[in-house]
Formats: sequence, structure tokens, C-alpha cells
Amino acid sequence: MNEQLDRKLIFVFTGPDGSGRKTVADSVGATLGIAKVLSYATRKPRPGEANGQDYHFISPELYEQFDRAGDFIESICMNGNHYGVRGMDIEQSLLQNGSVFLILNTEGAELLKEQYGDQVIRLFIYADRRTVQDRQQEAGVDSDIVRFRMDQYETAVAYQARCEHAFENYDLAHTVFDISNTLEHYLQRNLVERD
Ligand SMILES: Nc1nc2c(ncn2[C@@H]2O[C@H](COP(=O)(O)OP(=O)(O)O)[C@@H](O)[C@H]2O)c(=O)[nH]1
Ligand SMILES: Nc1ncnc2c1ncn2[C@@H]1O[C@H](COP(=O)(O)OP(=O)(O)O)[C@@H](O)[C@H]1O
Repeated sequence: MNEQLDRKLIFVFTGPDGSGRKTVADSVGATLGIAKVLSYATRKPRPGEANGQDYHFISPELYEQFDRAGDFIESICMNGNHYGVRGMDIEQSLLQNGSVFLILNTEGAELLKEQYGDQVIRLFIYADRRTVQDRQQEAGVDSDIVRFRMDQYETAVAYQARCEHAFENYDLAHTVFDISNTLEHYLQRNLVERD
């Protein structure tokens, strides 16, 4: 990757499903004016979700086409649905927008770190098991999906040790404030280094 892109940062929000990664990430992104790089997903949008806002919702055929072309820098299959990020989207957004953020499960966070090294800052978002389960149930997530996700809870929590930062998420405003402060330090340091 060229030197200009090297200096920009890729913030990856990760952690257990239901911990609040999307909610927190979108709020931090809006607070700091950082652009989101969206994943492509073959699942159907849920009520309230929009194409181009939550995911690029695409058909399995188009997903397969991108996959065969080698577009996905990382890709997973979960509950019969495919999710992936195109490397070209990350690089284009870094060029156009400066630093960017993504929301990924722990495997995706690890693969991005392997690929982009020091440019990737992993932000681990967590809450206790009971809270995470209750939030998903309240949000109307299908009970089979909640069960599947809770089976992965301990494995996901163990990934905290590998992340650059970890933030508990109980009081949303507090979480967003803490993370925004942390990221501002990175962004300012990069500006100074560039002078
Ligand atoms: N590795 C990877 N994980 C992803 C990607 N897009 C979404 N995910 C994660 O895949 C899991 C399943 O997503 P989904 O059931 O749709 O839940 P959502 O988080 O409510 O969208 C979640 O943990 C997502 O964060 C991706 O491109 N790569
Ligand atoms: N701090 C919080 N307090 C209460 N509810 C929260 C908090 N953060 C997120 N939520 C809610 O929890 C649910 C899961 O959050 P979401 O951002 O979708 O999690 P994830 O992306 O980690 O799966 C959503 O209904 C969201 O509104």
C-alpha cells in the first residue's frame, strides 16, 4: 500500500454480538465525522435497516461473483448468510475520507489486523452475558439466532485480550464519550505526524 494510505487509520469495532457494536460505532463515527466502510451481506434487511446504511444487501449470485473475482479481503458465512468486506472499498474510503471504521465479528477483526497491521485499531465493545442476551431479546432478534450467538459469547469475549482497546457498554452516552476521546488522540497524533 502506498505511503499516503499507510498513515490513515482503520478502526474496527468488534466484540460479542449484541454488545452494542453497531450502535456505538455509528454514534462515534457521527461524533468524529469518520466514514463507515460497509460490509456486503446476502441476508435480507431487517425492519428499520436500509441498503447502503447498515450493509450493502446483495444477492447470493452477486456475492459469489465478487468472491470469485477475489474482491473480498475477508468473508464469513453465518447462519447460511455470507458477509464480507471488499478491499477496494477500504482503500477507496481511506483515500477519499481519511480514517475509516468498520463493524466486524472477531474473526473479521483478526483478518483485518493481519492484512493492515498497525493501521488497524481494534475497539472491543462488551457487556455481561445477561445484558447482551436481554438486549437482543428486547430488540426482537429471533430466539434461535440469540441462542446461536450466546453459544459464541465466551469465545468472542476471549478476543478482548488481542484488541488495542476495550470499552464496557452500559451507559451508551458514556461509552461513546470514552471511545470518541480515545480516537481523537489517534486522529490528532496522525495530524501532528503529518506536519
Ligand atoms: N467477519 C465479518 N463479520 C461481519 C461482516 N459483516 C458483519 N459481520 C458480523 O457478522 C455477524 C452476523 O451479522 P448479523 O447476524 O447480520 O448481525 P448484525 O450485527 O445485527 O448485522 C455480526 O457479528 C456482524 O458484526 C463482515 O464483513 N465480516
Ligand atoms: N448502552 C446501551 N444500553 C442499552 N441498550 C443498548 C446499548 N447499546 C446498544 N443497545 C441496544 O442493544 C441492541 C444491540 O445493539 P447492536 O448495536 O445491534 O449490537 P451489535 O452490533 O453488537 O450486535 C440494540 O437494540 C441496541 O439499541
